[in-house]
Amino acid sequence: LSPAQDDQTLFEERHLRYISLLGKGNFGSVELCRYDPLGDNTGELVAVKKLQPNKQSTLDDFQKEVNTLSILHCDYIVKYRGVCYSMGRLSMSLVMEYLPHGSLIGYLEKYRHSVNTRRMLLFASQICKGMEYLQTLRYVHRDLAARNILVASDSLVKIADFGLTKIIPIDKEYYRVTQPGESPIFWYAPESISESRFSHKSDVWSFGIVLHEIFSYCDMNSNPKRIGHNVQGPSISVHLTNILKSNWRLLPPPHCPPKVYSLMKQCWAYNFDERPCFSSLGNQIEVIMQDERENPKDIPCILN
Ligand SMILES: CCS(=O)(=O)N1CC(CC#N)(n2cc(-c3nc(Nc4ccc(C(=O)OC(C)(C)C)cc4)nc4[nH]ccc34)cn2)C1
Repeated sequence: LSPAQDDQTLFEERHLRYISLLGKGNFGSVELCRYDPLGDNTGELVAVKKLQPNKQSTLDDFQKEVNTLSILHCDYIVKYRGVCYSMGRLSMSLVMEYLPHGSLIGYLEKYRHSVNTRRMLLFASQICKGMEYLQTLRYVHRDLAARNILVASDSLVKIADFGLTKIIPIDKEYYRVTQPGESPIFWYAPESISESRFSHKSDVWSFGIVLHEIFSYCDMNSNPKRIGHNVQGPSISVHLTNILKSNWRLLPPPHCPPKVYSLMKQCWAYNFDERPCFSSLGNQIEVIMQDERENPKDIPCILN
């Protein structure tokens, strides 16, 4: 094989066989494809993110997303495989490893009876480690949510979708977004809602929401997290920041261990400098996991 084919970061469109749609968003979609240069179905399955053909800005943003993912090397972040140019380099697709179990939302809904507290804490600690790694590179994810966590196996989850990820400038502690698009305000820290200010500490706030999603098995009825379609209407965001300021917070999910709820509350400190960092969160999760190992509190659910 020629060196280019060896490290396989360039995928030829003619060998990329479409199988099914895996996910869809405002600007892009992710398809399951088989990269089958030999044409005998022995090729590997890959996840291919394509842009909806529209305004130029998304192409620039997409190029940044590809560049971001291509330099991230962490067990808890979805792997970059390469790019596929088509229409004579006019359009480009992002090729990533295919994770068979899909998003954490679907997984927790589907396997709620076999995912216990220890497994949830393992997933939380992996997300924490992935975020710690991102922070060492000065990246803020800005869209940390269970819908953007993918399940690689029954004991491994990975952070995905770096479409909103930004690098914090070297001389600052935060990133200010100029044109907030459609924002998932229920995952946003107060300062992100009211000042479009994003930092590692606003990612910590979102991590607290993800913890809540995990321990509610992503069951939307327990504390509805979606208002409309995450549209950031001025009234909704003003209302949300006001109730957050008066200390309203999501209630503990049913059967959520008190120590885990206390972690969530730490992540939801109104003042960002009072929130823990990801390494402290990781340590606290390890301690709770150890405690769960020594005296498990789960009542083994009777499989009906
Ligand atoms: C932002 C708009 S977006 O459109 O760009 N987009 C949505 C996004 C959200 C995030 N993250 N997304 C990523 C993937 C994805 N899925 C997978 N595997 C699977 C495997 C199975 C299933 C599935 O449904 O199985 C059932 C059980 C039959 C229902 C779904 C996905 N492997 C991947 N590797 C890299 C990405 C990626 C899907 N959606 C990113």
